[in-house]
Amino acid sequence: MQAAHFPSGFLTSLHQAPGFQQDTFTQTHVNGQSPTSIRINPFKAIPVPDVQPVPWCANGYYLNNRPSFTFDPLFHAGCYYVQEASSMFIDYILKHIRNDEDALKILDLCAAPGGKSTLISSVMQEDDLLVANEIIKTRVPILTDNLNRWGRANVVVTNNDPKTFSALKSFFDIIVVDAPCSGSGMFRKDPAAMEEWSEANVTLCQQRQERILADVYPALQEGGYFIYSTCSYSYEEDEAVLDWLCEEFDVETVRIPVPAEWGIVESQSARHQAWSYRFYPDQVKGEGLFAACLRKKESSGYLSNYKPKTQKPDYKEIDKLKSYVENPDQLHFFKLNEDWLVIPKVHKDSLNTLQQYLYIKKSGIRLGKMAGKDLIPDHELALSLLVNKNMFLQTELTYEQAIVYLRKENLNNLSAESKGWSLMMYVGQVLGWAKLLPNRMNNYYPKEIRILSTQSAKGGTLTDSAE
Ligand SMILES: C[S@@+](CC[C@H](N)C(=O)[O-])C[C@H]1O[C@@H](n2cnc3c(N)ncnc32)[C@H](O)[C@@H]1O
Repeated sequence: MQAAHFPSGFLTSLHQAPGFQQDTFTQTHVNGQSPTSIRINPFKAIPVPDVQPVPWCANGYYLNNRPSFTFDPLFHAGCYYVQEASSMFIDYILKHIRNDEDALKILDLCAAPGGKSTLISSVMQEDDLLVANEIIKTRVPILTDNLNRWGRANVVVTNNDPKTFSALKSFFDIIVVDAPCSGSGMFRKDPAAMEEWSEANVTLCQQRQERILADVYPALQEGGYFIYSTCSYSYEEDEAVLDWLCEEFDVETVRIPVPAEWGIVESQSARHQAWSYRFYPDQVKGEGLFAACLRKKESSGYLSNYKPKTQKPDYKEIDKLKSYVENPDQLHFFKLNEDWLVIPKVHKDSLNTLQQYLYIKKSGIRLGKMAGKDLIPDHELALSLLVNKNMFLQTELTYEQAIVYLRKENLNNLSAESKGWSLMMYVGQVLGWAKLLPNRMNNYYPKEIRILSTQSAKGGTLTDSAE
């Protein structure tokens, strides 16, 4: 690829971008390769690969090659997420601003497919709550699937326009806005993205970013933090948006100290000297990213204490359900149509509030339906961190059997000694459910997420390919 393949006006427009070095930047788009990186789920322990760590993220690693993730059962079990390394910087910001004593309500406003949400979910304490929102309905299932795989119960997924959040006055302590942008930071990884770029689109993106921030601003509480990021190098979508925020609202900049050897460019906006962090692919081992953190100084008022009437719970059913989960006394059990769900008790009131305003697509963990005395378990329960494995059969699969299971095909040669609901596992990690019957098994892996690729499985897991 030659420099001339950049969209017209692109390089010139970056001359005002802090830290931009045209020669090396162009060179890396001609010769450079995008590194492959993953982030491990700290709650689903798998051996840490013996590879280079991502310096700004505790669970991030660069792989030496790119394995076929589709054919790695550990990927489907939610043991890791494939994420571009620069994006993992949000981990570093969160650790800098977090005070371990306070329980936090965190909103990830532009969340699909779930890279930042699974990252936030990794650093959350038990009494924190994450609301992961995605405006585009068709992108919600991928977000929900990724968070189901990650397994934590203190997560709610919503499908709302940012302006809906303005009603939730001062509800959140941290709001992450990973804004839709003109996407130049992905040019090296995805050269086709260059075709979409134009100066006019940068302006449109900037207007949309400002609108999103203004819409959600009332939902941030006084003293709370905005984390704003884009994968655009354009000053208009980055530092200029920070200056606009400083002018329109009562916010202050937060400086995050970063070691010089990481290669991150620390920048300040022209008018209000707001601090921010720029990642250029010729200077860091990752793709383009812009990130900043701002603190809100004023209050937007408070939510009323209105509490909706809730249905009287069916205590008999709840007693039966308690045996299927770990630490049941810390959980609030509730029903949606026929399905039973749980969320940590500390979030019961928050969930009631969210339900008044938002269109909720996932709340906590869906356990399943009761059929007589027994539970028909949901896939969410299998992948969650709170499933009581001792209540179910457990079937350990070979690599080949795991792939057949993940394709939702039947494993005819399984010699099951007992019958009933079984957790289907690979190297001790849960993949989903099957019902074992005397002569066969019923595969309950959700068809929407089964492996569709017709290629033959290329054996190996993350740990093999990292070596
Ligand atoms: C950069 S992507 C988010 C990536 C995600 N945070 C992650 O780490 O996986 C931006 C998201 O914003 C959503 N989006 C598009 N237009 C939007 C709008 N007007 N308001 C809010 N979100 C929007 C897109 O659907 C997309 O999912």
